[in-house]
Order: sequence, then structure tokens, then C-alpha cells
Amino acid sequence: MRQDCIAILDLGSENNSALAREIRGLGVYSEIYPHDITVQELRALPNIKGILLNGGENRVVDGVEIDIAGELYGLGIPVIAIDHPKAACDTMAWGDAAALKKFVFETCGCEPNWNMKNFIADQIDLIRQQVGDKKVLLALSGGVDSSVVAALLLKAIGDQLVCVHVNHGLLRKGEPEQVVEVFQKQLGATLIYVDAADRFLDKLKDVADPEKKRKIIGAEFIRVFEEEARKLDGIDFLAQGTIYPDIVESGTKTAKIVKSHHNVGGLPEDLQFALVEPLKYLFKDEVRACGVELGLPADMVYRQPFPGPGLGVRCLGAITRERLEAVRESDAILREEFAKAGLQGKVWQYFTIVPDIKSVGVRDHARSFEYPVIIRAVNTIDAMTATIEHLDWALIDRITDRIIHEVPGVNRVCYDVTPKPTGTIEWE
Ligand SMILES: Nc1ncnc2c1ncn2[C@@H]1O[C@H](COP(=O)(O)OP(=O)(O)OP(=O)(O)O)[C@@H](O)[C@H]1O
Repeated sequence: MRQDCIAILDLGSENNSALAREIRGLGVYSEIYPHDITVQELRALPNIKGILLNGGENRVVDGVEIDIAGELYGLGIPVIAIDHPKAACDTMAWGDAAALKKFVFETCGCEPNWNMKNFIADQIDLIRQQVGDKKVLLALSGGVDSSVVAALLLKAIGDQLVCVHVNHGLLRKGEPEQVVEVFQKQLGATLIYVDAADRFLDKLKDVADPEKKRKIIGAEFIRVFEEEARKLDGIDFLAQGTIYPDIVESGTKTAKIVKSHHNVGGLPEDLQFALVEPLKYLFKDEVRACGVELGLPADMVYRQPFPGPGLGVRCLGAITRERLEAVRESDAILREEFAKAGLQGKVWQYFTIVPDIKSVGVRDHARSFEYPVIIRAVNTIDAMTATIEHLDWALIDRITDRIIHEVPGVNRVCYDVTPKPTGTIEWE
């Protein structure tokens, strides 16, 4: 490990992640540990240069005030406390940037050596140590997390990595093609491309309930992935795009590292693989920076969030091929026009929805009876609440004109002006 590290011990704070990010923002790596970490456990961590006791509102658990093991003060590693009155060390106030900087660089003597080049170099060593000459399987969605994992593993172990990309028919326009182009053609990855679109759409036929749709898509994905995994010989590891927010439970009594239940969970018991999770200490923006450093295309690394069940939850009610194509095509037009208008990367999430209703219209002097397309464009910080983007009317006109002329079966375009609450970001 090439980086110096500041260990944050959680004594009931809700700001552990924010603090870790602040320290990393200074160019120094930082990790969060539970308050009851033992001396042995802490000693086993590489390059710990300082310990920060992060107290907070949840310091009292079941009537007892939690504390760290007293021996931690005597390790010869500098310790400082925030909001922890019992601490037998120096203290600093929450949010005191100057005091934090002083502690990190002057007291602990850290080098600002947290950067993606060092991270990648470290991970390559660690992955090689863990994997040896064995093979690793990765479910590659083309999303940010699994794409960055794929690029990192390719660098570390080359053709010992086997990627499986499942086209379930619910991906955005051009996505499966981009996965094949980037990973197979450009990076030379061993990629198994499974075209399972018919299979998924058959299973989803006539299913209108959103929860049932989600369950069917999730279960079918596991089945397809499992079938592919069983065809392969000698795979010992499964790589996953677990990231730091997946494993740090913020806002609980203590930020205990919880078992990752992310990603391709639900594989049958007899398909037991050891896990390779090289991004599990990165925040999302760091994952993106890592992807850029590894040379992935910007539109893959900065892509907007996309729901697991894909376009399946934007083709409302029972999915038909006709409406699914209308969602896919209108979404592609929306993305293209947003990019041309300079809104890509500025608006948090934007997409189209096609409901299962038709309305009367006129086309070529004759009555038409076709579907509407609904546009949604929202901004949010934490996805708990959202506001709508106030789009320019000229842009709405352009998008509308293209959708009603280029997307078959659509005669009307609406803009969803509902904030969250009361509307969720997705419609299903
Ligand atoms: N179509 C797919 N083909 C292959 N693997 C997939 C596919 N969809 C999802 N996965 C796997 O399941 C994981 C979790 O999917 P989820 O939709 O929750 O995405 P995520 O957590 O945003 O990750 P990513 O950014 O990699 O898509 C992905 O990281 C990937 O490993």
C-alpha cells in the first residue's frame, strides 16, 4: 500500500463519510472503522499515520457511552478527537478545516499521496496477490461500477478475467454495442455476450405490476448469469463493483462495516466464489476518476444513474415490444438533445417514460390513436428529494418535434413537472 492513511473511528457520528471525504480531499487516504476496533486489528492496517475519534449524537448506545479501547492511545500513533468529551487526547471542533489540516500534515506527517495512479498500482498488486493464476468472473453491465472493475482487473490479470454481459432487452440504445466495442474490441477482454432479450420479454409478457416486473427481471438475471457461470471451468473468484457507500452504513449507531449484499447476490449456494471487490473503499466520484485514469470513455464513466431493471420500469404496465422501442428511441433522442444543449453532466437524471394509454391526435390529415412520451428531468443531491429542471422552451420544442416525427407510434409529448415528493424520480 503506497498511501498514508488516517483511520476514523466512529463514536456515533453521522458525518463519518463526510470526514473521510474531507481528508481524502486533502490528498490523504482515510478509512472508517467501528469504535471497538482492537489494537491488533488497527496494527494490522497498513500505513496508519493518525487516528481520528469521531464522536456524535449516537455516542450513547443503550444508555452506555461507547468508547475506544484505552490502549489505542498508547500506540505511538497521534490521536485527535471530535465531539468526544471523554477522549484522553487533543480535541478539535467539527468542521475546523485548519485544525484538520494541521493534524493530518503536521502532527501525523502524512504525505498527500492519495491519488488514482497510486490507488490503481496498489490494487493491481493486491488483485494479483489475491487471485494468483486463477480465473475471475465478472457480471459486466456497462454501468460505471462494473466497467471500472473490469478495466482494473484487465490491467491486473488480463485474460484471467472473464466478463459476462447480459442483454436483457431493457438496456438503453447503443449500450450493449458499446460494452462489446470498448471491452472486447478495444481492451481485448474475454467477454461473453448473452442476448437474452426474448427470454426476458417472454417472461414479462402481460405482467403489469411493477413489483412483479422487478422481481422477474432480477430473478431471470441471476438465472442467465448462473447458466453462463456453470458453462465455465475453473472459476474461483467473482468480481463485484461494490463501492464504499455500499459497505458503510451511515446514520446508524456506529458505522459498522456491513456485509456487502450488493450486486450479483442470490447466486445458488453451490456456486460459491470468493469475492474480488477492488472498489470497495472508493466513493462514487473516486470510482469515476479511477475509470478516467484507466482510459474508459467519458460517457461510460459519467453516465447518469440507471435503474437495475432498466427501461423495463419506464415502459409502464405490461411491457410490449412496440412501447419498449418507443421508450428506447425517445430516450436516445432526449439524451442526444440534452448533450447538444450542454446539459449532459449538469442535469442529474433525465429520461423518457411511455405509459400504457393512447390518445387521439392528427397525423397527415387523418385521425391517429397513439402513445404519449413523458419526459422527466430532475436534480437531486441524495435522491431522497428532487426538483425538476426548468427546461428551455426552445429545447422542449426541438425534442418534441423529433420524438413525434422519429418515434413510431407516438403522437404526443408531455413534461413531468412534479418534484419529489410527491412524485418519485422513476414512475414504477
Ligand atoms: N445486464 C447486465 N449484464 C451483466 N451484469 C449486470 C447487468 N446488469 C447488472 N449487472 C451486474 O449487477 C450489478 C448490480 O447492478 P445494478 O443495476 O444494481 O448496478 P450498479 O450497482 O449501478 O452497478 P453498475 O454501475 O456496474 O451497473 C452490476 O454491477 C453488474 O455486476
